[in-house]
Amino acid sequence: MSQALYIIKIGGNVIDNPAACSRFLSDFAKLDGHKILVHGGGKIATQIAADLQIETQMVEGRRITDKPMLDVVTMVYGGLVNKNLVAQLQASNCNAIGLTGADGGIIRSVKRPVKNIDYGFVGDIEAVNNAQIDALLNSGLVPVIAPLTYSSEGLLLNTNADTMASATAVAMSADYNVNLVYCFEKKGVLSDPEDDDAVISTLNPESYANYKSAGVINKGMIPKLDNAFDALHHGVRNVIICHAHDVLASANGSAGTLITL
Ligand SMILES: Nc1ncnc2c1ncn2[C@@H]1O[C@H](COP(=O)(O)OP(=O)(O)O)[C@@H](O)[C@H]1O
Ligand SMILES: CC(=O)N[C@@H](CCC(=O)OP(=O)(O)O)C(=O)O
Repeated sequence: MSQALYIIKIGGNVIDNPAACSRFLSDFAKLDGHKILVHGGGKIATQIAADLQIETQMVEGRRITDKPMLDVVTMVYGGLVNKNLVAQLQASNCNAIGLTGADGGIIRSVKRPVKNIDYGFVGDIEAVNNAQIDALLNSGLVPVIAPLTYSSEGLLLNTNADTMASATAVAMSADYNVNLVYCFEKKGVLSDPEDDDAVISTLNPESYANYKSAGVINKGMIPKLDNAFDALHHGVRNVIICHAHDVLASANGSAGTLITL
């Protein structure tokens, strides 16, 4: 029986809220066993880009990333956000190591080909170096992964954090029983967007399709759920979507929305 591994993804709305973020990090630090944190930070990147008079354009949840925006996201995700998370985890006795996908060659991607839309410096993941990540885990480190990847041409590419988490979970499933947990600012996937307590306890592809066509599940939740189902189809043991405050409860299955096939 393989060992358990928790891959937790934390979104930009939580990172942008210092109290919520520090509560999440102290809970994450308490999670037993092997674990990886994948973080976003889209909201902070948008704010800092605006401060620099750089306009943000999103298409289907993906940021159009020209060169000035690539510089912003590199500084924000790879520097500001990643290193602050690592410092706070270290203070909670969690031996975190901050990495982009380029560090240790852990996540390689290809620059998204231009079809109808030119996304610019955005990466589609090609390979996750699970042996390298495994070596980090086995040396007692907790990888904290920023949403940037590298290409074989030496480009640094902006990459959606939900997809980074799902691709990492799939690759690590070769050696571990992987639990993938998407943490955000709501208690789970909601059946009524106006009611924060209307948490759907279990979501399968059929109920997902129904909620989506009724317009109840929309915006950023669609790519998140597509990544969640993709992970389950490729060997990930468990996928949960829950509030960042419930990360410990989600580990024993008592919070959030369980995604099933
Ligand atoms: N049915 C739903 N239940 C919960 N959230 C939903 C739902 N439909 C759409 N959303 C939206 O999806 C968002 C989460 O996606 P996203 O913004 O990409 O999160 P993150 O930044 O955490 O990755 C929520 O903030 C919410 O506005
Ligand atoms: C290509 C692309 O869209 N990358 C994302 C990476 C950050 C992210 O995913 O952040 P959240 O999890 O906070 O949304 C972006 O720049 O917004």
